[in-house]
Amino acid sequence: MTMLSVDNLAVTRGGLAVLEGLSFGLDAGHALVLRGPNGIGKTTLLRTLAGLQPALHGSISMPPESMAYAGHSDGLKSTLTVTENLDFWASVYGTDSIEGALDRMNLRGLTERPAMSLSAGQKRRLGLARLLVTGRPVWVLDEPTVSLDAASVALFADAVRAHLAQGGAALMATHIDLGIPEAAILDLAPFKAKPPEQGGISGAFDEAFI
Ligand SMILES: Nc1ncnc2c1ncn2[C@@H]1O[C@H](COP(=O)(O)OP(=O)(O)OP(=O)(O)O)[C@@H](O)[C@H]1O
Repeated sequence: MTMLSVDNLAVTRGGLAVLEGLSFGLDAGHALVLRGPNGIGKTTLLRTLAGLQPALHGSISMPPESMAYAGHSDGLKSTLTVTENLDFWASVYGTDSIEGALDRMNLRGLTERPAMSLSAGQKRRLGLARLLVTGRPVWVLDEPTVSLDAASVALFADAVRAHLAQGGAALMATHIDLGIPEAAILDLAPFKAKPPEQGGISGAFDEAFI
């Protein structure tokens, strides 16, 4: 079953096209890793897919309320404890248990700690645990392993694999090897938008008088 379908998509940042002509699908049980150098437009694409900014053109289709997005900001409530943060998200998404997420992201020893007192990697683990309590099938993740040590990257990879085995899907931008060899790779370099033509503005200006 196709969970996410992108057709001839163009995305923009700061009013300029960044990527264009992008088409791909993501099926249940599959992971896709976005690759490309700094500034190519990975974050812009993921934000567009998450509905945080409009596409320039093209289409994005997925079942309603199927996506859980984790961007660069952790989205944590800093004064709430680890348990309270996850309980909050479980209530927002209408899921019933945070126990599996606490175990899977190795947060058992931290449950009563306010989020603001966690280390960067611990915060990241809590942010990823949030994905698990959303119950949403399509994970859209922007550099999910930033701040994670090798053991936590492995925990994350296990969580993604378990998610895929349950019929979920994951789209992830990353610069590192996640240790998920079954994930397909999408290199964004061929989709880099062409810079505007020299004189394009005056051309458009001329056209206005034709
Ligand atoms: N707020 C902004 N306003 C205008 N342009 C921006 C803004 N943020 C990013 N850009 C530009 O948009 C382009 C795409 O940036 P984006 O963050 O999507 O790239 P990325 O592939 O995620 O990069 P990285 O690997 O460094 O995270 C870059 O050229 C960047 O300079």
